[in-house]
Amino acid sequence: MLVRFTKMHGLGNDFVVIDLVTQRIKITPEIVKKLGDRNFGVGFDQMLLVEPPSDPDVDFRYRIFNADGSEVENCGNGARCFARFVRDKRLSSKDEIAVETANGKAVLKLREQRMVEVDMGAPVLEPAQVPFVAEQFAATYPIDVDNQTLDITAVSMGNPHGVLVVDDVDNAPVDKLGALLEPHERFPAKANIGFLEVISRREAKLRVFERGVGETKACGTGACAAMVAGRLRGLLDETVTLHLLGGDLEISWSGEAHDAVIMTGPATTVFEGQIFL
Ligand SMILES: N[C@@H](CCC[C@H](N)C(=O)O)C(=O)O
Repeated sequence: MLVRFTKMHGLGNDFVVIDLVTQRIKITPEIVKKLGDRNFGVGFDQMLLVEPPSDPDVDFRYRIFNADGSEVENCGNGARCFARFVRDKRLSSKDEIAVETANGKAVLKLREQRMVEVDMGAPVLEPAQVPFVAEQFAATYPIDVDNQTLDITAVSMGNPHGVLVVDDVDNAPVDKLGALLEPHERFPAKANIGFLEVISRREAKLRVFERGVGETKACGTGACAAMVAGRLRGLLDETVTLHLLGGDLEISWSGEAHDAVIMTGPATTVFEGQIFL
């Protein structure tokens, strides 16, 4: 069967987006892995599926798979591309698009100059819900890795994140520590690992080793998790520009546990394709 797809990216975090509203096909983890291969397939960090909603109060169901075939709860850069995709394909004419994810509902707002704002929901800090192995909540937890003890913040933005604060992110051992911490026993569902360098109270740099992918050019949920970690540690103000390898995101969070983290950034279409499945 010939399947239409769109290649998109959010700051270089790249996606294959498939419209399952007008195309009737079943996407399995094996298909995701095959298409995700950068040598033998199309190549992407995540595949995003646009599906009809099961809940009448939302516009679409938004499903996400990592390139290794695992289905995940949330993807921030993908959410912005999802909004752009459904508008460009005329699947919706709304400026505010409500979606359901494996993690709950989210509203995606199309802004001027092709920017998209996403209410990413409130961070989850209770260790058991991240999930992270710890007796009780703390802003940072000591964690043993690579013969050293580091301070990590554990936070869920729908998906699990660990955030380390480093002095020099350009030279941080992202691949080595990321590969050791992603499957660490204290993260029972594995985790995305962020490396945050604070430049000032309103500006920081971030690299993320993503669960199921490896280091990516940008991670939207990782940026929100890093903001939460920076605020919990008293290092950042309420609105911050985060410089990721692929470009900048603006992230806001009041610091109140029940308030949502707001992410604003671009969404870019690269090309349209068709492939036999
Ligand atoms: N790139 C994403 C996150 C995708 C999912 C992540 N790798 C996970 O396994 O949780 C983003 O922009 O948030």
